Amino acid sequence: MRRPKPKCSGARKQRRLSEAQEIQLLDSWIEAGIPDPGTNPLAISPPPPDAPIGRTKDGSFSPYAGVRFFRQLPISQRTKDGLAPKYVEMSDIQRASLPHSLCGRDILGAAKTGSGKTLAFVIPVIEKLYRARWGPEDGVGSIIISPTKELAGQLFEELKTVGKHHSLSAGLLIGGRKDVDAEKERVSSLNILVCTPGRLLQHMDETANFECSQLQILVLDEADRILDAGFKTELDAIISQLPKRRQTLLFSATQTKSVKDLARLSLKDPEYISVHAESVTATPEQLTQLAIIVPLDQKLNLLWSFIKANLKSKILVFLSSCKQVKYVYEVFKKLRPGIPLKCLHGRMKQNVRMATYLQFCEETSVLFSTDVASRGLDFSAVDWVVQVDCPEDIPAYIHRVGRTARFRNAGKSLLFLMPSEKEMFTKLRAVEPKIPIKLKKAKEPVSVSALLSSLLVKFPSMQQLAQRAFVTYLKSIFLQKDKDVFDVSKLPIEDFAVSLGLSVTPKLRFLKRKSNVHMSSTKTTEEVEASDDKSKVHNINSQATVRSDDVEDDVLLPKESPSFEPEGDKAELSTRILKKKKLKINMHRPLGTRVKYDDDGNVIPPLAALADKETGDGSIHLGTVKERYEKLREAMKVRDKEDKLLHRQRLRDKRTKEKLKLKKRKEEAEEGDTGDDHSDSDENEQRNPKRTKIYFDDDDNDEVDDAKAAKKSDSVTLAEQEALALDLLRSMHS
Ligand SMILES: Nc1ncnc2c1ncn2[C@@H]1O[C@H](COP(=O)(O)OP(=O)(O)OP(=O)(O)O)[C@@H](O)[C@H]1O
Repeated sequence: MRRPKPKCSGARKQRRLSEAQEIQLLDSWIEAGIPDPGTNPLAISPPPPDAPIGRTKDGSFSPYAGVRFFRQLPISQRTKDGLAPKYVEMSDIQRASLPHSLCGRDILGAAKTGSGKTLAFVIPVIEKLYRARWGPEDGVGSIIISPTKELAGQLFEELKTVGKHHSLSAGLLIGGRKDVDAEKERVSSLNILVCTPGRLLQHMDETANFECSQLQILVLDEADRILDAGFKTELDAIISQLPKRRQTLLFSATQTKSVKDLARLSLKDPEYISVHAESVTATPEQLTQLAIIVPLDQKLNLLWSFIKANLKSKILVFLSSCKQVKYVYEVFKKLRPGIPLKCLHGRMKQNVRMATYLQFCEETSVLFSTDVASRGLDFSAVDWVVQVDCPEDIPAYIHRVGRTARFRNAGKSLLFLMPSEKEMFTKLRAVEPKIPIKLKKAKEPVSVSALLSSLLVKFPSMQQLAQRAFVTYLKSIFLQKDKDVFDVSKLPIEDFAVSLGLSVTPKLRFLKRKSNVHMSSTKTTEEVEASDDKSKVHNINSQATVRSDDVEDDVLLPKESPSFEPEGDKAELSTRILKKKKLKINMHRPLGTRVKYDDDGNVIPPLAALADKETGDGSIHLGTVKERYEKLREAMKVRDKEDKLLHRQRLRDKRTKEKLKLKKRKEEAEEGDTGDDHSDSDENEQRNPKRTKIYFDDDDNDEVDDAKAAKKSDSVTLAEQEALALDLLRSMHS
């Protein structure tokens, strides 16, 4: 008698397939199902909820027409198991991009904040390596780069969730972690790296045997951010060490389309998938956006009143520098508003930062943060995003408000604008697609200035915090690029100091030195990153940029520029150091005469030595002092000139050496490029004496160095030596 076959679901059937069978099936399914390049699968939609896969409404064949759920995708059962039960139905960006990315195309994906871009790249990363049967011996198969440590951590968690049934290995490489040595030992055997650019480059520079020549898929999350000037040097150095033949996925809510940027990444016919391009608004529809005009000296009062009025809400507050974050957090904590307060900025230790991020995800509280939290972070259920300091541009605004109203949830945002920043409101209203922001009138806030000033008296350490907050805020305005919006001269500076509780307005030296300021656009764009990794790269790039994510306020200033020395103690300290340095220079550069001793062993001053040489008896003929001084001066000039020439020659030699090195490397790399697949790893190895400083080779920088060196020897040596000689003359007179 025939036994009836047990009924089983499609999923179970698939589970019975061996890995090899499943991969074969997926490959053929993907191959058969590749839509025409350029076809946006959403264009065929919306499919009816029960549409069978492969049939559109009109009955014609289109493999993705009916796909709405993850389970309908040609992805492994292990990934489906990782997605369920949390993720069932795809979001727009997932539905639009996955068919393309799964079949290996390069993607430029743009979709509103909180719309699910993370899964849109995590799934193809896992699937690509799974289908290639990637194992520990294959090394790094995928790199996911994020601009900040917290975001990298978050992506890593998502990767772990979705990939938990796979046997791939993954690692989180971010700066600030102490176990670098342990990391170095493991990193080469990891299959997927989630990292910040600095730490990845640190491994490329320092870790023996670390190489990425087999890389299959590269992802840049917050791609426009990573491609901007702030990360340029790191990214270029990283890209130069990756194989050109790879899949590249770029995702962001504010995507770049710059041909130059894309050329840097060698994208091949990328699909530009912008699912919300047709949308009426650039921000989530469920987001209510308000702006309020508030004078600078009323900002803290208004913020305090706002917090007191919303004690049951989870509030994320953006300030422009970490010193402001510190100050506002510290004083408000002392004033006890009745809701837990937290702060997040790039100067905090990595473990504290991570803990704060996690706590804020869990707890109804107020988080004061710099832009380190503005991109990508998925704090759950934030009720309000309050921007106390105006964002530097529209993308920054979009990312900040995007921390609320995520994935179909509602949220509210409030932007404080000073009267001088009204232009920002006009700009926000003018963009296409629109930002539906409304202007609201502020109620009379409760004043906390008096309380703050008594706090500063009681806690003198706060005084310093307040001063620093004051100075860095004004500097940040001063250094902003958009002068239509940011104008430090229009601000009520004295009132601002009072509002922070300061009894004396700190000096603003940078305003006086305005004329000396060279404000390159890269320096003012954003702050930094990822103090990320205190890797060499940052020193090398001291010229380069001011980035935002992690090192904000210090970054507001070009650190190498003496015209931006901080106020107060630090300024004094640095002046002292400068003086010392000058003296040192002089000590190493004597006056161009041999040191002579008299019979008692005392040093004979140079002029006296000169006189001795001329008269033979050590006596000085006052009538000839001027003449001798002139001679000495001439001698010094000649010596100075020689020094300069020598220094320049040294620089030139150094540059030539660097150039030769680079040329050799390029030639080797080109030779490698023409080789077959098998030579890939060799190619990379050669290309990678890598790890040496390709980024040193910057003619412009060298010129700057030359000029600086020349200037230094002019201004320091000659002038000081003249002064010293005069002093000597005078002392001899007397
Ligand atoms: N298909 C889905 N079903 C249910 N929830 C989802 C889905 N996709 C994503 N989510 C959830 O939506 C939230 C936002 O997702 P994600 O962080 O990927 O957004 P994003 O587009 O990357 O945002 P941002 O632009 O701010 O980086 C997350 O909590 C995520 O778990």
